[in-house]
Amino acid sequence: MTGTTEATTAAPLWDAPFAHRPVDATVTVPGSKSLTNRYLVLAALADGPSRLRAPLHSRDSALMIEALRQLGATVTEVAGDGSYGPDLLIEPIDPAAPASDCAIDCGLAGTVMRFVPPLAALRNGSSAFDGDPHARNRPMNTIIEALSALGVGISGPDGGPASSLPFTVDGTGSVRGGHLVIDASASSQFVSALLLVGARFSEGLHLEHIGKPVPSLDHINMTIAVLRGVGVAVDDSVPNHWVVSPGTIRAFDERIEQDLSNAGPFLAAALATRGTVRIPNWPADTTQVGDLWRQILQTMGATVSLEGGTLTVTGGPEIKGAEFDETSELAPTVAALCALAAGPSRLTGIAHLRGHETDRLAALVAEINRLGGDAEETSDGLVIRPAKLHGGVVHSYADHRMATAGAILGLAVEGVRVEDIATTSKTMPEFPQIWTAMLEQDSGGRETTAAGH
Ligand SMILES: O=C(O)C1=C[C@@H](OP(=O)(O)O)[C@@H](O)[C@H](O)C1
Ligand SMILES: C=C(OP(=O)(O)O)C(=O)O
Repeated sequence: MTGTTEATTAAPLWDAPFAHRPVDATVTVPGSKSLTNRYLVLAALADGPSRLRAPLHSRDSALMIEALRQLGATVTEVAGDGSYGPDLLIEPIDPAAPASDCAIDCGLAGTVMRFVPPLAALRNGSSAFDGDPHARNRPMNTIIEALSALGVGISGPDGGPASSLPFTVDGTGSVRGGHLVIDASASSQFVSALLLVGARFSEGLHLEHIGKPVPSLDHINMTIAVLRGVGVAVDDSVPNHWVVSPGTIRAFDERIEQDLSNAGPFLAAALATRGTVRIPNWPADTTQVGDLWRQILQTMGATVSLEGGTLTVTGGPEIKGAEFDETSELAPTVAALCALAAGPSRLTGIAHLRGHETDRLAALVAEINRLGGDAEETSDGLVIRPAKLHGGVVHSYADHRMATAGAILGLAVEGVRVEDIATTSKTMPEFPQIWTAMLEQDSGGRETTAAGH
């Protein structure tokens, strides 16, 4: 991947609020992207209508909804009790519908570009996939090769072989399935994508991974838990093998947990300002990787408690440098805190972040160092040493987590301006409002939601 750290400032600059006093706030965030988009895919394949309560409403979920509509599902918004928008009713794709062709915009959503092509293979007709300019750089070869190996027609724009977006899937209405060997070392989403549809393959799926370790294993465990919850039998007893039995995907009525990864920047604000942030409705039992915040933030010097369903994080006198392996999608937020830490930090096991919304390792190094920081890329992560930071522009590279990392730095460093804060709409369109409202809360303040109150 080249050119990913080329910073352009065509987009507007957002003055990141500087915290003049410790934050003391209660915040709730919108629904989980990973859970919303998994349940949307499963609803499109289920044996009847399903309901998602308090789902995420963001660019990535909107792209998923539109993709499913293109493939023949019906998705309707109905009033719910979530703070961040309506519930969703989903009528599944009719497998007997006549063949038709469609075009699917993946935007920059990994869940759409990886999860939807196998679904398109199960329907009758051609589905043309493309996305944002950078989406064409994200690793897609494993899904393309997997579908080819399963006998599904898949081709590039000139009709020849494809290795990345754009490509066209020619579905015939059924996939036989069986034993399939892939290399999922570039993204766990390759595994999740195939497991999500495996029950609908006539012989089910025995997926085997070979190669370097699969990253973001928490996300695969989430996929398996979600599948089991809708009646799909998954055997994951042998490492790097997943066996999905053929069968029905049961229609469901599910409430989506808030996005614990997206809770990260708000919790980080407690450390960056030596204040306190409370998040109510923190799930007691969750498959979200964001539950790791409890350990990560404690290791970095915060006091963390989970009582009565409310997570409370209070920053210590200083942020401690630390070493973390495999922080997955939490890494940009962790890196921002490391840049504010009193000691050195090392993040390992995140080489695959080079294939995320941008090359995140290069982008984090460039932006931390642009503010006077001392960050360095390693073969599989980052080393970040203490340095006195100064104000400046943080470029966001169309990456929601680079933009929120800039906001965290801006709490502690005066004069930080974040390019294109609106890019947070990928998973949290309300980010600037919730962030500002968090900082305006007084001690014991009311909960901050989309409405800012
Ligand atoms: O399945 C999912 O919902 C996700 C899996 C992970 O992808 P990678 O395995 O590519 O890191 C994660 O980083 C991404 O934000 C969401
Ligand atoms: C890697 C991420 O997203 P995606 O689902 O597009 O891969 C992310 O949200 O950090």
